[in-house]
Amino acid sequence: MEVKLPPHEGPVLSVVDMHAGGEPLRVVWKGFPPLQGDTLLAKRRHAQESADHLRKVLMFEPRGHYDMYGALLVDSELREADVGVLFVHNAGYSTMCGHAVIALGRFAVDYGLVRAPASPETQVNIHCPCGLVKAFVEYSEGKTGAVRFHSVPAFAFATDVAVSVPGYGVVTVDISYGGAFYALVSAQTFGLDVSKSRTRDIVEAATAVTNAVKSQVKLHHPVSSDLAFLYGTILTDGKDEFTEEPTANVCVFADSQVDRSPTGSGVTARIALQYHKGLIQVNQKREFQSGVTGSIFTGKAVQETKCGNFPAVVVEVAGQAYYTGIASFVQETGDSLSNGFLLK
Ligand SMILES: O=C(O)[C@H]1NCC[C@@H]1O
Repeated sequence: MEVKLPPHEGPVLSVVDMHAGGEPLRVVWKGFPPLQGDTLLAKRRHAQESADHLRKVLMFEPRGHYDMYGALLVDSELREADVGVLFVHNAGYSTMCGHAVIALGRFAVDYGLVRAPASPETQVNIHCPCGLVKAFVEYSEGKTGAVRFHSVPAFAFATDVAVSVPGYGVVTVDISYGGAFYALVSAQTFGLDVSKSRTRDIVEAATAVTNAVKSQVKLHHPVSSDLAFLYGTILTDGKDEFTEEPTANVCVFADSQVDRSPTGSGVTARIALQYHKGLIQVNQKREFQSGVTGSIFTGKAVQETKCGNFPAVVVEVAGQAYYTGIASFVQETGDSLSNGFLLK
């Protein structure tokens, strides 16, 4: 039997599906209408204003689900970029996504977005909304493997910030930037364990913290106001002091969305915070474990730098992504659920 496109109206959205550390990534490589804007951040604004229905078609049920994640490949204005990307999730458009960079590094080499791949590693420059991220993709005998990346300058924004969290009282959090802003707090504060507690309890506490920080703390970023928002809250096991043992966390981002991976941008933010507190040194590699799947990314600070007036670090994160399939998504006339819906 020959598989042909079913009856449909409008664009055919072609995707390659992957995952890194259990977190899905739907790479949208064809069919998305061109986005206008001279810069990637302008294209991100255009997507928010004019193409948001297609984000929902791709992320929501019946084609996706509440915790789906995607990457829209777009042109970059940076000469050194091999690929530009916008990240999409259940509530909108993120500024950084480490698990996606780990997957996109492989994708870019496997699908010919970089010329002449080199062994043992091929560098892929990925322009993310937060800036240029350099991925280094293992490549040997025509096969891609693990990926490490150097993210944009990461910094501790504020430590020991007291916020009033309805249902939980006054909670002290740290706020750190790893391409996106996160509030970080030990799960113990809520009587929870990131590896053993029910996910819904972790989501409830983390979401309450996110809402409290959003309403009580003003964030700013030296490069662009487009980057100055709280993306989520990471509950940790509290093991911030360097040891050879992994430290576990769960990241709850966007609209109560749960990252299955250890969160690449969260690892970046955690290391920047640990470095700021003198708990980890440059080149001390640490393992970070997802509390929900047990998957591991590694991270280390590789260089001191600055972001505006903030003392910052360049962080290297490493992990492995895998392919899970390909698909062409369409919308059929008469389908009242075709634009997407979500179940919590
Ligand atoms: O790995 C990361 O950085 C991302 N995973 C989903 C939420 C974050 O964007």
